[in-house]
Amino acid sequence: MSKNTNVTWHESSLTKELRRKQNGHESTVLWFTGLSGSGKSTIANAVAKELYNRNIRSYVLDGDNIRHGLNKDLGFSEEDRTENIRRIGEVSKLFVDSGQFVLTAFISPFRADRKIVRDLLAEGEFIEVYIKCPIEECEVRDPKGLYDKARKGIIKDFTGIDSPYEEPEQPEIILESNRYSVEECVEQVISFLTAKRAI
Ligand SMILES: Nc1ncnc2c1ncn2[C@@H]1O[C@H](COP(=O)(O)OS(=O)(=O)O)[C@@H](OP(=O)(O)O)[C@H]1O
Ligand SMILES: Nc1ncnc2c1ncn2[C@@H]1O[C@H](COP(=O)(O)OP(=O)(O)O)[C@@H](O)[C@H]1O
Repeated sequence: MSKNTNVTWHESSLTKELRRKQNGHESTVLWFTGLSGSGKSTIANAVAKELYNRNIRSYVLDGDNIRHGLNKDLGFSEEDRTENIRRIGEVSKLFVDSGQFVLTAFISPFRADRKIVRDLLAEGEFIEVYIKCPIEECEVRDPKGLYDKARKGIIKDFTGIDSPYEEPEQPEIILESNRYSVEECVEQVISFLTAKRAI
């Protein structure tokens, strides 16, 4: 619901297409989703590094980092997670407009929220990357000790424990991070972008 009534959209003569042409590549969102510890940050940053090595402009938006700044007013209730993803969807759209790839690493547990972001973008601009990893494996990895705290009841509403995660139904890419190495997962993403002629 918008509170703004007296605002007018200002068109820019520098279009998304011109910015893409200058950069020499497409711009899309690579929307990484998955449980905590599934590998979203690790793989998103590794893909960004590979893109950088190929002179392709990209930027990573990471849940933990964004919650230190832009979204530090949000917690982990359903409403706050939805608002978190809504804002990141809008920011992602700006990155796409600027002619860059944006890699987002948010649990984004709700299908409806991810669909809202998909619908915000043009056809083909939203690439959903599902990091599929069994919760048992995420719990063994537990890179931040959060599963341990959640099991002990120190953290409430923890995704996969006492807060739901809705698996993507038709993601563009599935990365099984318990079966393939980080390098193999990166290769899978790069192959997808190459086949799409996005890079
Ligand atoms: N209750 C609860 N549930 C899930 N995660 C929690 C929680 N509390 C803190 N954390 C830490 O916050 C990171 C997830 O933030 P996100 O912005 O990605 O979450 S969400 O998309 O809004 O659901 C998540 O980061 P990742 O482990 O990288 O996924 C955790 O470090
Ligand atoms: N194939 C893999 N892909 C991604 N991460 C992996 C893989 N195998 C092991 N890991 C480890 O799993 C952990 C994933 O943590 P992280 O990237 O922070 O996940 P998330 O951002 O989803 O919470 C890291 O410690 C990483 O080294």
